[in-house]
Amino acid sequence: MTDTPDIIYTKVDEAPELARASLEPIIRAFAGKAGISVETRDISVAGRILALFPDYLTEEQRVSDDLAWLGELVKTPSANVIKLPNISASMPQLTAAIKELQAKGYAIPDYPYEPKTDAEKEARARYDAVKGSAVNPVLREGNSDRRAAKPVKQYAMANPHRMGDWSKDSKTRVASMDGNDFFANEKSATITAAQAGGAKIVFTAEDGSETVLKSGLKYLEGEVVDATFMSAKALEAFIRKEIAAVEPGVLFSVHLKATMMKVSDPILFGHFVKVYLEDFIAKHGAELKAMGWNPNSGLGDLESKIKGNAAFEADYKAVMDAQPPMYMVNSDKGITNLHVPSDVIIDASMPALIRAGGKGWGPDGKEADTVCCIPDNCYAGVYDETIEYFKEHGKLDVTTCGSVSNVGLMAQKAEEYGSHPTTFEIAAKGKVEIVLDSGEVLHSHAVEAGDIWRSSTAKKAPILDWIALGVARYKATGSAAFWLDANRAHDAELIKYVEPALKEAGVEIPIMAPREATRFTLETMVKGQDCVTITGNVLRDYLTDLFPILELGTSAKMLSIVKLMQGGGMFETGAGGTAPKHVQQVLEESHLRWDSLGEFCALGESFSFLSESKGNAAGAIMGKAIDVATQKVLDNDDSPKGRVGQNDNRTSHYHFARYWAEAVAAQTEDKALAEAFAPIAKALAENEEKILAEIHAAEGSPADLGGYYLPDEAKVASVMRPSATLNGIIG
Ligand SMILES: NC(=O)C1=CN([C@@H]2O[C@H](COP(=O)(O)OP(=O)(O)OC[C@H]3O[C@@H](n4cnc5c(N)ncnc54)[C@H](OP(=O)(O)O)[C@@H]3O)[C@@H](O)[C@H]2O)C=CC1
Ligand SMILES: O=C(O)CCC(=O)C(=O)O
Ligand SMILES: [Mg+2]
Repeated sequence: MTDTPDIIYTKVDEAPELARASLEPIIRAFAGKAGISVETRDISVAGRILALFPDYLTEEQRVSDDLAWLGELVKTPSANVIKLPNISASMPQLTAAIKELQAKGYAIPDYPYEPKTDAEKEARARYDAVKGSAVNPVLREGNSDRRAAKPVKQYAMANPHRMGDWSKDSKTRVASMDGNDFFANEKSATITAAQAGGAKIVFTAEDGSETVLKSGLKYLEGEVVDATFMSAKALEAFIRKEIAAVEPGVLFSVHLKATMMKVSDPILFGHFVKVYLEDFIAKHGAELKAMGWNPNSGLGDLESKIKGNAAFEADYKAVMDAQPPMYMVNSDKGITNLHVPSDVIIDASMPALIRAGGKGWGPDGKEADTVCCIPDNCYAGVYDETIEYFKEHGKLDVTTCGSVSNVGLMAQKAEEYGSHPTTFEIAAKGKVEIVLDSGEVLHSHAVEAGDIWRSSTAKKAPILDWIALGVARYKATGSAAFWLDANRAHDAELIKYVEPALKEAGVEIPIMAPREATRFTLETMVKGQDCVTITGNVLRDYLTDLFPILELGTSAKMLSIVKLMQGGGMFETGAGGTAPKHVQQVLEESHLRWDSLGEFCALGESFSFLSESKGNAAGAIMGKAIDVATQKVLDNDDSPKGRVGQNDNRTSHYHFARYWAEAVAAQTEDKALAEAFAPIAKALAENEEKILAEIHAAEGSPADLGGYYLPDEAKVASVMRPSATLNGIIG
């Protein structure tokens, strides 16, 4: 990795990509003046697809495999990456991207749903490497430290967002299985020196015939290896029971993470679709299958397949009407909770519902109490306890509550979020075993057809790094807990690492099961005290949306630092996603309400890190100036708002650029740098009215981006950089 640029900025999709088109030219120009190089690497869905199919493309169409390059970079000390949220593509998103690329003249194959030939199998494997959460696990070679920067928290306390009221007799609740789920069936072991080495996963049918589900596994000494499964029969019985138990006026909903848990959760989602539509499928199952419909793809796909078939449509409507009303993703557009698996994103949906006072949106466009099915018990208790807490105490007072930050075990594909290659839908009754090269059976489970079996692991070095990071953040914050359940197999293995490490560090941090830790954290924060949640990978994801969405109104403003294990740094923006709704608004009226505060925070950290890691003095000055600018954007309320004519993403970038330039011009450590920025600061200030007028003039009518997954660069630039005056000053 010679000649690595000082800072890498990632090109992504949807709203953060539009924001990049406006912000990155400013960053590049300013950094250039300080002798700091900034380059872009493409991790968009389209970019990732094209990188994997060079043999289908012309010479001019070929692109480099930037994700692979970045995957190597993050394993080196010279990594300094600003990572914006990227799409974890569901099937509907992946197929839409393929279609768009084909229409634009890229001769890539269709997605082979049922690959038969070797070429189809090969193409399928390539596409599956793009599907779901395919970027984050590759780049996250470090553990996660997510918190709100001080000014961000202070702003939220002074400008409280809207919170729904909680009523003591709210019928909103979490429903989970009685057992036979991933939680109950989990087995876990820490690999000894004698056990370290190769392993395979073997399915043995009742007749004794063996199928190797996965070979070539390698376990290191100290690695925690889990195996578990969820019974399909028990899952369907649970869903049936919960649908029947929904009281009148209450909505039915399911909350999973089909993007991140890309193998298991679309299957779980499919079971919900199957049971909800049981009568319809019983009547038309064979024809639906012939139409190529699979419950895992959801009601959206079903509706498009039966469109125009009056008999089917009538039966479908009758069945839908007979079931309890569903919680909606978009009630205006008739998009239900069971339409598209990628819309079922628990870390976004549950906090939004809790922030609203336990209310979801129903098909009638009105808010209502909601039964929230979270089938597995590993983490459901967190949401259940939060809901119970607010029922008892009423809504959170965001003007006084403390700040909840997170240290998450994430490095090297830790835990469930690294389990895609070792998750299987079981074909028949039998047993699944992890067999070590020595012949020793590490874990064994009796399973039935349809059960979802999976194995997750966490390596020793990341575990120790995570504990150390947790201790450091605890010392800086004053209150913390390890969210580990001594009664869960995996957590019990981790506790064996945590207890001695805490003793050695001489600190006492409580270890609590997730439900208990939820209450502890809520009680600490309502007292106005800050608190660190030290968690595994899944709770890292869930809690860094839950608490920020309650405290700050959104997780977009989080500072998200990944201290890479090999010494580099990755600075993620926010804790949420790519806000597809924001793109819709741009297409309709050229107003982008995406808030780049996450990018500003990450940028400041990245420049400061440059000074620490490479002794780059200009980096330190630029980083400090960014912090000043970020504070000013908040103080002056320059952040984007929702409507045309108000501040938007582009006007916020103008203000940020101006404050940044002013802060560099005002500092006295580096005279030459101050002089270089003085005229820029002056020009930006003098032209404020003109620049803002040019940006606002471009609003109110539809925008043409020339595509969705592969937009036209020039068109995006003209939408996102409409001020000739600003562009001239930035140069
Ligand atoms: N780190 C990563 O790489 C992540 C990627 N994703 C991916 O993102 C996509 C969309 O996920 P989804 O669950 O809809 O979640 P999002 O976080 O994209 O959107 C949920 C809502 O949060 C608000 N929001 C999010 N970011 C911002 C921001 N910067 N400024 C203002 N508001 C913001 C918006 O609310 P409003 O509409 O009210 O303005 C938005 O509609 C998926 O493809 C998913 O895979 C998801 C999570 C993390
Ligand atoms: O990679 C993904 O799919 C989502 C990541 C995510 O939600 C997070 O890290 O908070
Ligand atoms: Mg998340």
